[in-house]
Amino acid sequence: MHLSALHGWFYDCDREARWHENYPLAKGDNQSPIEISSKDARYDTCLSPWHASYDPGAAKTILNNGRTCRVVFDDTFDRSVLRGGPLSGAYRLRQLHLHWGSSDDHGSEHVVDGVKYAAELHMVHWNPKHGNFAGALKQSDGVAVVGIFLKVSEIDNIKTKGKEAPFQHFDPSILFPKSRDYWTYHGSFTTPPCEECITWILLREPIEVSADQMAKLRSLSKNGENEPVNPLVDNWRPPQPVKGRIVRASFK
Ligand SMILES: CCc1c(F)c(F)c(S(N)(=O)=O)c(F)c1F
Ligand SMILES: [Zn+2]
Repeated sequence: MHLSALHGWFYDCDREARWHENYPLAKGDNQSPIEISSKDARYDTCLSPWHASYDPGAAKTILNNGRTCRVVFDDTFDRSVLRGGPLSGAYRLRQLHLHWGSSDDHGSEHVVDGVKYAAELHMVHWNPKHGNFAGALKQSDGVAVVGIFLKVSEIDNIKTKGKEAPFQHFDPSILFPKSRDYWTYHGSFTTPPCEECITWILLREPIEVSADQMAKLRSLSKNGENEPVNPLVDNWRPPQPVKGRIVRASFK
């Protein structure tokens, strides 16, 4: 059976360029990620600060799904929510996951003034006014993803060393950088089916992770147990055409 018939999709080499063959939305006008040019971003004084109120008890499990490392949260009620910023209403935290490279000089999906970070953390929230996550995917205001860039520091950053903590009592807001400054634009999932339902909130200030934390991410495998080792690296989509979209900045 031809791979594409399994509706599988892959990141490596030109395969991202073929996603549209099974996922037509991948060629839409509001795709993510994009290149952020800070000089072209428009400072919008109407943008308010965003606020996350997360319940650490909502964290459930951490999973390697062969494409990323994902932590899922209980989103059956307004237990861990994001509000403010470009959003109207409270969006429920559903999951967080990461994208990273095979070396520290690349791995993020969004690129800022030509800079690729070692990794990019996505905190995925959905708008409960659309009933459930599947319904929210079909709405342009259905999903809000907070993107946080990861850069490798020389020193061990104690804050993120806690990533080893049991995820049952894990408050993802410890991952937020000091500054709340952000860029925001309307885009899509960066993986198939690439629905254009996302209000992106990209934090300007990266957080620091240690080299051995990056090594832990790179030690994950795409393959299942007892299968040939296939390192889980380079699970990022390259920047897509901006197509006239405006990126707004919450800062001057
Ligand atoms: C459907 C599950 C899912 C993803 F697979 C995904 F890659 C992203 S992303 N990289 O745009 O943040 C999501 F937001 C998301 F909800
Ligand atoms: Zn993502």
